[in-house]
Amino acid sequence: MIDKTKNWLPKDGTVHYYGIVFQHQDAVHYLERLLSTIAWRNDEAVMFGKKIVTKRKVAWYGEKPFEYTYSNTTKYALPWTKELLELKTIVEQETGETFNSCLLNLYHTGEEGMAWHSDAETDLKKDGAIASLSFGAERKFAFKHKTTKEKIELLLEHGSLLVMKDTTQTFWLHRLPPTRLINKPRVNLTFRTISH
Ligand SMILES: O=C(O)CCC(=O)C(=O)O
Ligand SMILES: [Fe+2]
Repeated sequence: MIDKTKNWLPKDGTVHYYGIVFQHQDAVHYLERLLSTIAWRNDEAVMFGKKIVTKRKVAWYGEKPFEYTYSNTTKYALPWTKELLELKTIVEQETGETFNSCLLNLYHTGEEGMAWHSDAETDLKKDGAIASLSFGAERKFAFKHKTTKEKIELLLEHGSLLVMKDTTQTFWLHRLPPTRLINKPRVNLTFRTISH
């Protein structure tokens, strides 16, 4: 059995891995529904002063049309879909936290990932919990301490839930490393709290 109360970080933050929180058939259902109903679009980012379009797709939903700046581009949150509201309710019940927005990422294959970063956008509630649901291909996820460079790695399974909270974003970076070994899609949802 997985210990949901274990803190995967040795210091300066809190990461809980709840493991798989959906029955297999429900996870398959949500993966299909998310792939077909979410308004996926390619993310634009500014790197070294140049505008690049990422292969990974993204979408941004919330309870209000929040303006959200991510990778130097501004987006307006779309209204919750039926599935997103169901998932938000499940995540809120599991974690005891509340959320008002969700950033979704679609990685078509293992060659798409996300580089080291922390989720510390100005409108994000400081030290608020971020709940991360994963569907589809199982991928590695890593944390690196900003000063000591300590590394922690875990596997995000199909239908699993991970929570990052407290000072995690202040002291740790995280990333989704690319891999050539996976050729199936993965959808990730990070439920967040935008403060206004
Ligand atoms: O895909 C993931 O598991 C992580 C996504 C992430 O870190 C983000 O959207 O900020
Ligand atoms: Fe992140």
